[in-house]
Amino acid sequence: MRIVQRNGPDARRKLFLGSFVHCKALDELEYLHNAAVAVDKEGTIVAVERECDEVRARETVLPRLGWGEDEVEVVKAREGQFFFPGFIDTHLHASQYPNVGIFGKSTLLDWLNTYTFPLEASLADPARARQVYARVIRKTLSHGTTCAAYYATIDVPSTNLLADLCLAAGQRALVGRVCMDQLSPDYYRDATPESSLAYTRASIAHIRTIDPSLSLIRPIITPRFAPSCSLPLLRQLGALAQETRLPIQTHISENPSEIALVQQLFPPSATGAPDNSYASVYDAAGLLTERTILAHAVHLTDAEADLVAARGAKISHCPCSNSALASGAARVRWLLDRGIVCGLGTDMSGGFSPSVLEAARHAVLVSRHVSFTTAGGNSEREKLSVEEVLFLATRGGAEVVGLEGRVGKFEVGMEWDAQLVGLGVVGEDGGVGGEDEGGNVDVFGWESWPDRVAKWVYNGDDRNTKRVWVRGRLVHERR
Ligand SMILES: O=c1[nH]c(=O)c2nc[nH]c2[nH]1
Ligand SMILES: [Zn+2]
Repeated sequence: MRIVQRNGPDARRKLFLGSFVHCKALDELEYLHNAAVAVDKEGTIVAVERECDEVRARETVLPRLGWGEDEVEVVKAREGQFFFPGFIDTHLHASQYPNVGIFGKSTLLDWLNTYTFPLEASLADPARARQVYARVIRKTLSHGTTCAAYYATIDVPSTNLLADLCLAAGQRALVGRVCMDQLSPDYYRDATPESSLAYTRASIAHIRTIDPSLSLIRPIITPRFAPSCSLPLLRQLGALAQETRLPIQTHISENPSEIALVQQLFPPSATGAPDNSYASVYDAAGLLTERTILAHAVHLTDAEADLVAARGAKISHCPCSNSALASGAARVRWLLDRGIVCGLGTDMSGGFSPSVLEAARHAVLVSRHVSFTTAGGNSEREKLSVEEVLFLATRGGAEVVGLEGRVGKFEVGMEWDAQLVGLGVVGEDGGVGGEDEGGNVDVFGWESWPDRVAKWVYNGDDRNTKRVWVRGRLVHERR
């Protein structure tokens, strides 16, 4: 695996040829075969042509675009390969990456104290932060994650470094300095709400310096979760979000003990909210907005879900994390039915895998568990399909991070954030050769395209992610 460092403009126009698969609607994939997609120097899709091989593309598409033959780099998907939109990881902790898979039998609150806070605090060491952040970016890119909503730590220099490294690697990212000024260890918390705010502003200012248009990297206001933030801090962060119009990310309703803590810490007499529900606490602080990403939402009440829907806040479903930390099974269909926009999050290292594909398959499985407990058992309606979880991983995620209309599907005007997926094509002798070797997904040639995609979702991994582009730039190539 190698990372291709691409920070400056990519001088080449590109013509992608072969099979393209993307989500047309929540439960519908569209398959374009023998198609051509032209991408300009800015990384924007300028043509999508069906039934168009290279000869035809050169004869018709290039002249129409006014592109000379030599100015174009041609990228072809081979047999068994297809282009798919890049994955959007709507919730992960870059700083927790070294702990993936390490959680023992803990649940949220003891997991934070035992495993998480010590690791996050240790990233104040710049060398360690560089090592961890460089790795997590490479790793997620190698799994096809073209955009990630990252939590860093409370430390400003290393949070800024994470933003620098994302920019250098060409990964789209929302980067948040974590705010927490109470109920956290002395060695790892903000001294006061004011200092938390000042440090957050410093990190926002840094990101505005390195990417003034915020087109690749965006700051995101990050109250860790209600229990670790005082009411003044929550309110000041709400005011900051209103002032800057920046996105917000936090956790909500992940674990029963956490919810009880919120109810105890934030009575309506203090918050001014109509009740002490988790969602009302955020709402009273001005943190429930159209630009808010709420991770988990496992145990929301009907009234809370209605409030989330009314405010237009979005939800990051993190099934691997919810299973690993025994938090519960989020009712995704129930959220979608209320019109709440949902995406997928790996939530490393509550989640044990850097792969959004892994999160997608666990989203299917968790939804089947939800179906056992709904409507007397085995409710068909609760089950999410392969098509639906791929929608959450791409277009749903795009909406969660505020990039709908820019990424997530292959249409003229969208940006080319994409991955080339390759499955193992089994030869007559039972062998799988060349570039396809090493993968876990074998295709025999008689499978329908929906079946091929299902095989990828259930058995695929980074060995199937052959190349990855963000805004038209190659950012990962598997060797
Ligand atoms: O999954 C989670 N990961 C975290 O780091 C965290 N902090 C508060 N609540 C959390 N939930
Ligand atoms: Zn989390």
